[in-house]
Amino acid sequence: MPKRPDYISWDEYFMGVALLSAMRSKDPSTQVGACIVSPEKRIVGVGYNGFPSGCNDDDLPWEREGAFLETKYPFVCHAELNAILNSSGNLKGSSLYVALFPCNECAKAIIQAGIVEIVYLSDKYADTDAVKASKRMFGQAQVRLRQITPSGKRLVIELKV
Ligand SMILES: Nc1ccn([C@H]2C[C@H](O)[C@@H](COP(=O)(O)O)O2)c(=O)n1
Ligand SMILES: [Zn+2]
Repeated sequence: MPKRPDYISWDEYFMGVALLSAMRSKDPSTQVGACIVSPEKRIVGVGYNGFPSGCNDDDLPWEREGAFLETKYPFVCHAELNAILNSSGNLKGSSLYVALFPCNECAKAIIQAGIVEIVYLSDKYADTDAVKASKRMFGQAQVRLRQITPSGKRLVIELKV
């Protein structure tokens, strides 16, 4: 019997894991997931945006606007940082799949961890200083940037066999 022809590609698989991880996020406006992949194509870390462990999801604010301390921004841990912190072992030479282009704070951690490639879907915050700084650092550190064109393909997961 020939092999099944309609299996998903590596990019679809790893971005799919990143998008599935994003579904764990409690952020009401933007859910981001990240998946770190070793040079041997093993998943070595996953994460999504959320408040740090032990911090109450219901006590901290999810607002986007208002006084800084009344918004989510000082408290939320980004998907990329969580994926690095959740990872097991050495990330040198690995690739990071993430739905949304990394900010400058995550870029520092990504570079220091030895990640050499960012594969992303959206760059919707490209005009922000955070993303401009991030791209400047990635350029200097020779981190490869690869945007996947959304194919619109639907990866359906049914919780049954
Ligand atoms: N690369 C990124 C960018 C953003 N996030 C997180 C941080 C927030 O929880 C949310 C963005 O919220 P918005 O300003 O769009 O309401 O996404 C991340 O994890 N990774
Ligand atoms: Zn970030």
